[in-house]
Formats: sequence, structure tokens, C-alpha cells
Amino acid sequence: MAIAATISVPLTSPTRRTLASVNSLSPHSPRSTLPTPQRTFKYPNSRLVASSMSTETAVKTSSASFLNLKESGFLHFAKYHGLGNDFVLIDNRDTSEPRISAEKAVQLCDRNFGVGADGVIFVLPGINGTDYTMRIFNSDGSEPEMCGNGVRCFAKFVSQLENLHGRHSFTIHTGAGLIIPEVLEDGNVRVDMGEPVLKALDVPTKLPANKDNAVVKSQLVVDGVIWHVTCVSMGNPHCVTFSREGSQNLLVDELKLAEIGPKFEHHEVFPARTNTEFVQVLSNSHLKMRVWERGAGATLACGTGACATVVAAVLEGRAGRNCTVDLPGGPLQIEWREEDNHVYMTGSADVVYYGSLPL
Ligand SMILES: N[C@@H](CCC[C@H](N)C(=O)O)C(=O)O
Repeated sequence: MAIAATISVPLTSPTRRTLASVNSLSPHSPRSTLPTPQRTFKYPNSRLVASSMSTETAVKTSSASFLNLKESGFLHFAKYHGLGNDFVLIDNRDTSEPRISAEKAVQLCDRNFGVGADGVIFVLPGINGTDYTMRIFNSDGSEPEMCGNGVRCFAKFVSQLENLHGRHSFTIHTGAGLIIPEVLEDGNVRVDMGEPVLKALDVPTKLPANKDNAVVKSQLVVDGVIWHVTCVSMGNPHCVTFSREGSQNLLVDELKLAEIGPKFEHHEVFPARTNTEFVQVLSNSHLKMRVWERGAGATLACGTGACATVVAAVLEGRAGRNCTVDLPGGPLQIEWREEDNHVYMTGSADVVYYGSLPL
């Protein structure tokens, strides 16, 4: 894909952190070490890069005009992130098929030859009576059923497209069923993520169920090491581990994620591959997690993964139903509510910039 791009950059305060990360950080740099934001983008292969745009007026004008762009022959997009889990968002409300193919999405996600993202998300017309449909391609081109951080970004993007203000919510059809995000007054997004699926066959995993059809704290041998895993689907499959033979509580900073992550992802007991969460228990309500995502590798955050983690922690008796989950990109608040069996996720979602590419 020939990349000739224009980008416009909103410099609001929450985005400053993001700008810095786009300019100068690898995807795995911890958020706390972010340097002072720079105002010039280095954009591989681009014809035009954005330079200083520091006034509120510039911000308002550029985002408003972006959101009205309709020229054909160009793909207009917004780059968003949820705690460093970053996405290209595409306004696809006028047609029910994604405007770009999975192959194009792979090119867009490339961090050297493309925009750089963990996935591409499409805002499509609603079906089954919902307001919208969300579809997503991972950076490897596979299509997952759901994306937790993505749905928060989706909600903020739709709010912009529809010019909504204050507290509001909508219904979204996803591969995981109905998902309901609510944009809060403070700009964070709370999402009703629905009920976790625990039945082994539906996760899916070939590991034998050992507790009410579910796989809880079962042994899984990966590369000669025995890990204790709990399998949960939040629409997409997750394998959550808190311990391995010989150590009761993982020290997640010490793990060689790039080595072990792919071995979980492609393990024969996961017929649809899996996302894997490695979790350290800090207290009954505080967990620290690193993730290896199916189709995207190590990411700075995973919303469905944080939800699956709290469900697994409750099932293993390691934590309560209301937890803060610390991810490399920042914290998420997760509640697995006893009354309705739904999981609720609350966290941030921020725009990084707007861009246009020739199709
Ligand atoms: N990062 C996402 C999950 C995206 C999908 C995942 N890679 C899969 O293939 O299931 C999240 O925040 O939930």
C-alpha cells in the first residue's frame, strides 16, 4: 500500500501522553517513563507530517473538519488508544461490509510501513435492533469476536461522529453479542461486557472441565513447564494463569512474554488459538497483568483479558469481584457482578490523531 498521509493532531491534555508514545516509545515502554511530548511526527513514508498545532481553535477546527471529510478515494480514519492498546477507527456507518480488507488492515497496523496499531475497528450500521455493529481485525488480519479496549475507543469515536456530549450510552452488536458502553461525565467509558462463558467446549478449549463444565486451575504443560490455568471466554478466548509448578504467585515482570506467549497462543488445546493473561495478585482487589494477545502479540492492555482475569481470580479464590487490574498501559476497574452475572469494565479511551490515506 502506498502510504501518503495527512494527519491532524488534537493536543488536549490526555492526548499529550499519547503523542509522546507515538513519537518516541516502543509499544512496550512503560507509561510512567513518557518524556515531554514533541510536536512533530516522524511518519514513515508519508508525504506530509503534522507540525505544531497548539491552540484549542486548531484542535476544534481540525477534528470537526476531519469528521466531515467524505472524499472518495481516501480512507479517513482516527487513531485511538485504550491504555496504549491502539486502534485505527473507521467510520463505516454507510455500508455493512468493512471498507478495507483484512490484508489492508495488516498493512495499516504495521508499525514501520503503516500507521501502526494493534487492530483496525469498523463502526458499522446496527443489526438486530442495535445502534451500531463493531467489527475488528487484529494486526495479523484475523477477526476476533470482541475487543474490550476497542469498544471503549468505539464509544468515544461514535460520540464524536454523532456530536454527543455529557453522559450517554448505546447498544453495539459484536461477535460476542450485545455490548453496551456508557460514556461517563469524566470522559471514561464503562462497558457492560455481558456474561463470561466458562463451559470448556464454548471457550473453546480441549482441556477437560474440572468444575461445573469449566476449566479452573488446571495443569497445562507449555515448553516443559506446568502452568495452572483457568479458561474464560468474554466472547473471545482467554487462558488466565496466576501460578506455575513451584511458584504460587507469578512475578509478571520477570516473564519472557515474547518467548512463552506464542506457545500458549498456538497450543493444541486451544482450537481457536487463545489470548493469555499472566497475573500477579497484589491484594484481594488489586491485580497486575501482562498479556499476550491472539493475533496481536504483547500489547499494553487488553480489556477482555482484564475481565477474564477477574473472573478467573474469583473462580480460583484469589480475589474479590471488584478489582483494579494494572496493565502495562494503565489501570482498568473491573467488576463481576453477582446479581446479573455480567462483567463491567471502566477505563479511559483517547484520540491520538486523525489521518487520511489514499485507498
Ligand atoms: N485487545 C483487545 C482484544 C482484541 C482481540 C484479541 N486479540 C483476540 O483475538 O481475541 C481487548 O482489549 O479486549
